[in-house]
This record gives sequence, C-alpha cells and structure tokens, in this order.
Amino acid sequence: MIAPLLPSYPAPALDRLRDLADLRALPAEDLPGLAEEIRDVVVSTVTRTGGHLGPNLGVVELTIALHRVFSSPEDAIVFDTGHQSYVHKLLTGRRHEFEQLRQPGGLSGYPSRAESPHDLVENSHASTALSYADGLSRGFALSPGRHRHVIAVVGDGALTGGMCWEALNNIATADRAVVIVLNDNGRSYAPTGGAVGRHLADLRGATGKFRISVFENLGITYVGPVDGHDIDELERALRKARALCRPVVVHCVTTKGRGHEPAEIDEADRMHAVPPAPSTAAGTASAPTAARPPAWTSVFADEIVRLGRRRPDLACLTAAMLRPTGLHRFAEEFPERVIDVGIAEQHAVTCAAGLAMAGMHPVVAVYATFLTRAIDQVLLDVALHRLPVTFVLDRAGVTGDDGPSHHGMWDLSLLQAVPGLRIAAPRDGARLRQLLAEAVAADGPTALRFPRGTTGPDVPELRTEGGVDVLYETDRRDVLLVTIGPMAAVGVRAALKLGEHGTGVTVCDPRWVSPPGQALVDLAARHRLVVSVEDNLRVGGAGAHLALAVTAAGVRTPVHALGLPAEFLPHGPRPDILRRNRLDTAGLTRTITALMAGVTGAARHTGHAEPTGRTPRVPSPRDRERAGRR
Ligand SMILES: Cc1ncc(C[n+]2csc(CCOP(=O)(O)OP(=O)(O)O)c2C)c(N)n1
Ligand SMILES: CC(=O)[C@@H](O)[C@H](O)COP(=O)(O)O
Ligand SMILES: [Mg+2]
Repeated sequence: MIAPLLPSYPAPALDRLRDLADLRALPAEDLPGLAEEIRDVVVSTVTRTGGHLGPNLGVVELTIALHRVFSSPEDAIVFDTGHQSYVHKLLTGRRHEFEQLRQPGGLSGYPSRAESPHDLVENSHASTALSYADGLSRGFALSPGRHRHVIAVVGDGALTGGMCWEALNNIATADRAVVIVLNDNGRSYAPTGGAVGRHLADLRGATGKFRISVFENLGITYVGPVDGHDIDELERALRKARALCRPVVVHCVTTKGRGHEPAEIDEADRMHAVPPAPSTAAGTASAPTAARPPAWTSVFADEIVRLGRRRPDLACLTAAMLRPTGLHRFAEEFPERVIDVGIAEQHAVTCAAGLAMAGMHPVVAVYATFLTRAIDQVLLDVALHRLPVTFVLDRAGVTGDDGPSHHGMWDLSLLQAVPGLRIAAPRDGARLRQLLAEAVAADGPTALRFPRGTTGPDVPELRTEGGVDVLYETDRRDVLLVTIGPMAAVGVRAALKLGEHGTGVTVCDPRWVSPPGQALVDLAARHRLVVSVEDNLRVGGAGAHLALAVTAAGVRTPVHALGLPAEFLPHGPRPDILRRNRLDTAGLTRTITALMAGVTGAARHTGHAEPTGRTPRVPSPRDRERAGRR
C-alpha cells in the first residue's frame, strides 16, 4: 500500500472521526453535515480516480446509520456486489487511503479483507450477500459467545439474481438475526425490470396503504418503505430490526447519484461507473477517430445491428447490462428481440436454450467474468443439446481497475471443456465483425471473446492456411508463434525484434481458437518450437489445448503455452498487469529468446538437424512500416 496522501478535499467532521465510536457519539444534528462532507469527498475523488459514483452517492446516509446502529466488525455487514462500499471505507478508517482508490497498490474499489476487519466479501459478482448472511448467521448461532447480528446490504438489482431467492428460502426457515437492508434505488444500470422490480415499485408507493410484501409471505418481517436519505428514520428502522432478532428486511428507498446533479439527471445509468479523469488514466477510452480506434464494445454494437437487419431469427439477451455490453442500439431497432433478464446469467443462458429450441438464434452478451456462474447452463442446457446459441464475452482477459473478480481470465479454460462449443477470439475490429457473422451462422453453440478497451489498428493477414491467418513469417521456421485474439499485435512486434537476432518467427492467428484445427498442427510440425500467447489462464487455455492436439497428432515439436497464472490478480491498469506477466512485446521477446536457447542447446546435445541454414530475411522497410502501424 502506497503512503497515504494528505486528503485533497477538506472534510473536518469526517477527519475528526477516529473510529466508529466517534461516529456513534456524534449528535444527530451533526450528521447531515457529515453526509455532505462524505458526498464531496466521494465526488472529488471518484471523478479523478474513476469508479462507482452513482451507487455510492446513494448510500451515504444508509451507511452512516448502519455503522451507528450496529457494531462492526463484531456484527457482520456484507455489501452485495461491493461497488457501493466507498462510504463504508471512509467510515472505517480509510479516509486518507481513499485518495488512492482503485490506483495500483491503492484501495480496492470493493471490500478487501487485507484492508480492514470490517470488510468481509471481496467478490464483485452480484446476488451473493444473502447466502453469505445465511451462512454467517448459522455459524454465529453455532458458536458460543456474544449474540452477533448479520446485516446484508442488497440492491434492488442484485435482488433479481436467483441466488438471493435461494438464500431467502433458507434464511426464512429459522429465527436467526439476519437484517436485510434492501437498498432500493429502482435501478441496476437501467431501471430494474421484471416482477421483482414491479413489486418493489408497488411497495415504494405503498406508504400509508396496506401492502403485503413477498418477504412477509415467506415469513420474513418487512419494515418500510423507509426514506433512505433520512438518517433519523433509518436509525429508528434499523434499531427496530436489530431488536427483533429474527429475519427482517428493511426496505430503504434511495436515489442513485443523490446530491450530484450530473448523476441524478443521467438517464442512462445515474453515473453508475465513471472512467478515471484523463490525467489519471493512461489511455482513457473516448470517441473513436481515425487515429484512435473504436472500443471493442462499439464494434460489436454496430455489427449486431447489421446482422439483426439480415437475420430476423436473431434475439439478444443481457443480464441487466444492455448498454455496457453494447446491445442498446439493437434494442432500439429491434425491441421485441432483446431480453433483459435482470442480474440472472444462469437464467439468460437457459432461456437462450429455450429460444434456440423455438427456432431462434440467441446471442447472449455478458462480461466474460459473469459467465463463470452459468457454466452448468452452457454445458448441459445449451451444448448437450447442440443448440445454436452464441455467447459474446466482452471484458475477456485482464480488465483492470475492477480487480480480481472482474478479470475475465477463466472463460477459455472453462469453455474449452464444453463439448461441441466453438470459441473465436478476434484480433481486431475487422475480425470481430467477420467472426460474429460466422458465429451466428453456425448451427451449434459458439462463443466470441474480446477485451475491455479499444480494438487497436487492424492486423491484416499475409495469407490464410486452413482457416489460420498467417500474420508474419520469414524464410526460417524456428518458432511458430500462435497469438490468441488481440495478442496478435504483440506477437508481430516480438517477431520483428526476434528476427533482428536471427530467430525466424511465423506469427499466426487461428481466429477460431477452440478446438485447435489440423492446420495449426501442420504448421507446428514445420517449426522447431511452438509458442502460444493468450490473455487467459495458461491452465486449460488455448495453448494447453493446442499442446494436447500437437502431441496427439504425434508431432514432436515442443509447445510452450504463455498466459496468465492461476492466481487472483490485483486491480491495476491492464497494460501494467500484462507487462508484469510478460505478455507484452518485451516480455514475449525475452521468453521466446530463452526458449529458443533451450531448443538450440538441446539440438546441439542431441544432434537434432538444424532447420534450413538460411538466416531469416532481414525485415524489409515494408515489414517495419507494417509493424509500426500495429
Ligand atoms: C453476476 C453479476 N452480473 C452483473 C454484474 C454487473 N453489475 C455491477 S453492479 C450492477 C447493478 C447492481 O444494481 P443494484 O444491486 O441495484 O445496486 P446499485 O448499483 O443500484 O446500488 C451490475 C449489473 C455483477 N456485478 N455481477
Ligand atoms: C460492479 C460491476 O460489476 C460493473 O459495474 C463493472 O464495474 C463495470 O465494469 P466496466 O467499467 O468494464 O463496464
Ligand atoms: Mg439499484
């Protein structure tokens, strides 16, 4: 953790708080002023560092009241998704570190057990808090000692996730002290839809009128609706809930983006997540220009609309992320063919299976990391039936500032185990368009994965061999470098550097990376060493599967798969994390040089025939010019 800087924003009331006891000792009349200071600190910091502005502005009073009524960390407070835990961090001793929110080595944008005993759940995947609460309350009930309360802060969006209802089904079975603080701002990114959204809207409007909530029907006491910005009302409701010592939901009505007008009027998503200020971020995404290539998501958004015009059987599904996944334009043009299932990826996948059985070709657009919770559905609801469903996985690979539970680095390892599922990884915008068209034309399951950020310039192929694009080659066949997706540009630059030192590298992009095709095996047989490089785990990645295919074909060329370690990688700029894992040009060049030394040494030792003695063609000015364009 880097040394805390002096706070950039004066917050005298907040700075006088040494601990939660001081917060609890504050007179009620001081609390609105504290809330205002906290809002100012959140706005001034998050607009600089990037992060979740709207969600945190909506829980200022709620978090103050929570920490005045309950005694964290004795009482366990769990934040669902965790993107709304900045106020919690400011109140639990991290005021100074907050300046470094989401910065390398700085505070995580989600709860972090390494940062504080007040933080329990680091996973940023939604709809888990109630399951943790059920387990915590059972564990506390089984452990002797002081009676400890469990409090779960759950958003209305998170409540559309199936795990919440699995947990409620259990929580309601016994009188354990579980307080469910329902933070109802009526939105995920967009307004919360479905029957859950409708029911909550009914309850919000029920002040003074008698209304039975679904929670009461399950046997959970319902308290509310409560004004989520009135600290006094919140404290009264929370004290009432605490005294009940049984499952209770406190329905808090809040405003996402509260107190910051640009967020309050942001129709799209109330400034749910804002990018870092240009001075803070290395290369903030902004409008594409001839020099600045478009975002991957916008290329997908454009191409899926073009395909939708030609294919009336295309239907698209999102899990409460219509705009973040680029489906908003398809929804505008084909509203009847877009389905927002809420934060319910498992349902999205099996609903897509149903759509395919009904003759449609569904496209399920999710962030790669969120598909991990629907692998069973991909495997046994889609692939077992060999259904024509296409999964479009945005944010595949290292994502960056959202940290370990957001890096989309497991999809290739998990999906390559799914029989019959073909996986494509476009290297640039042009290939994304081509591969998307091929995917939705397939009569079985397909997946397409691409990273967060901009596409980079197109990387044209020299020629294509059995469906594999050859991007660069010399007349010496030392190394076959198989680049997966956007690693192509890195691979070509590394090949040029290696060529300057006498190593002949053939760079190829399989486009359809799984299952590995015969053409790749044939190419491997013609080289002394195969190296693959991917923005995914090495374990079970594309390179691992290529090695299996090369060995199974009886080809003796050694295969080295390069990729990410099977670790939870911290938050940080994507380029930094790739560089630290030697997946940048310099790292790849060094790795291949070392591997080649091994191969050459082994050949000298075993007398294995050297390849043709000709040195690789020195890269022509045209080669350099082309590589420079990448
Ligand atoms: C499984 C999963 N899918 C999608 C997301 C992306 N996501 C992050 S926050 C969010 C909206 C959450 O809405 P809500 O629970 O109401 O919290 P709010 O932001 O309104 O405070 C979504 C969809 C996620 N974190 N986890
Ligand atoms: C908390 C969450 O899951 C999302 O809000 C995520 O932070 C969005 O990430 P992007 O900024 O990549 O869309
Ligand atoms: Mg919400």
